[in-house]
Amino acid sequence: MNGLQFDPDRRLDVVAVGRLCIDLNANETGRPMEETMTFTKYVGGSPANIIIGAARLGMRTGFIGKLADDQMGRFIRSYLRKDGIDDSQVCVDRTGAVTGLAFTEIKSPQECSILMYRDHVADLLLNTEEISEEYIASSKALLISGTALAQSPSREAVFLALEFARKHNVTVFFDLDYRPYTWTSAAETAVYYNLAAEKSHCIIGTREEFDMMENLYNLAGADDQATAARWFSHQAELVVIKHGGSGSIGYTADGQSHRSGIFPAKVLKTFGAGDSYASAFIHSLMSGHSVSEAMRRGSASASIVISRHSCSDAMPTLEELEDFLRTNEEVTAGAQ
Ligand SMILES: Nc1ncnc2c1ncn2[C@@H]1O[C@H](COP(=O)(O)OP(=O)(O)O)[C@@H](O)[C@H]1O
Ligand SMILES: O=C(O)C[C@@H](O)[C@H](O)C(=O)COP(=O)(O)O
Repeated sequence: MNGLQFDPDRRLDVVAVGRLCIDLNANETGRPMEETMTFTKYVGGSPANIIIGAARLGMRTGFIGKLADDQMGRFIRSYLRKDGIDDSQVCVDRTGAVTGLAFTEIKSPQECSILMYRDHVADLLLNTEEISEEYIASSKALLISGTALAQSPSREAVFLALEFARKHNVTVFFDLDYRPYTWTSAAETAVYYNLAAEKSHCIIGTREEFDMMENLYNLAGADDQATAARWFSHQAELVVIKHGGSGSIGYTADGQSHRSGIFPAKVLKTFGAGDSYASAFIHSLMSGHSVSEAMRRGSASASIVISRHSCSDAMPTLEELEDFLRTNEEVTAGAQ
């Protein structure tokens, strides 16, 4: 049992709140950014990638966010529409803010990094007046990601969305998505991450992300079980701790633990692993699979995406995912 409840009478399966950005992924791999001359443009931003993945798997999806009033913003909106994602709550900034950009460097399959341009970005200008209670109440689940907590007014907008979710029994997934460069102080980061985690039913993050949340309280270095246990006295029913190529481990409030290995991949780049994992994981849980099976499907989706060039565009359809699961074997990895 995973303890998560999904009201079957809702119009939408999952709605994400947060950033809609652009990824510019290096075309020439195996070299540093200084020597990279061309990049391919994709929709990016962790919650955008997750919702695109969820839509590809057949979920009824929507997005709450703010786009820049520019060519990039219009490209993002048309991409969401193409994938059948409801964009009625995606508003447009009129103050001259810009679209966030993430340039990626692919030096080797193991050495990937991201150079982000995030000054005066539209996504962080989402405000409380742009959060519709009715819209949140129309969804089974709400997905939040930590980066939207980095600044006001987006921070308050997310907390209002969390409050509406609580009021209307909407299940909250929190993908930690910690990007250090969007934050200014370690204490501020940890405080807001912890406050949002207290209001979430399912928390998904890497070991390093949980360490960041625990540092302030002198708890960092805890084992995974202790990390998960902290959240079960709040709203959480399920905590997933990811360990990259060593797999992941999930804990449920009933005291069970669930381990997932990985599907060996011909890795092109490592980013996108977490987002693809989250989309297939959420889809599987909502489809009635067990936590272990949802983690297995998350790992399979991650394996597909890290072998492709993009994050968003690479997200598998349900047919592709099922086909991959039929023809590939999960291997045990080293997560505790
Ligand atoms: N090298 C790899 N080979 C196969 N699967 C991987 C690899 N790295 C990550 N994954 C899969 O992606 C999941 C998420 O990866 P991780 O790197 O922990 O997340 P994030 O991208 O959020 O940092 C892992 O739990 C695993 O299933
Ligand atoms: O989240 C961003 O703004 C950038 C993403 O689109 C990006 O490509 C990425 O880093 C994916 O994150 P991950 O799935 O956590 O590796």
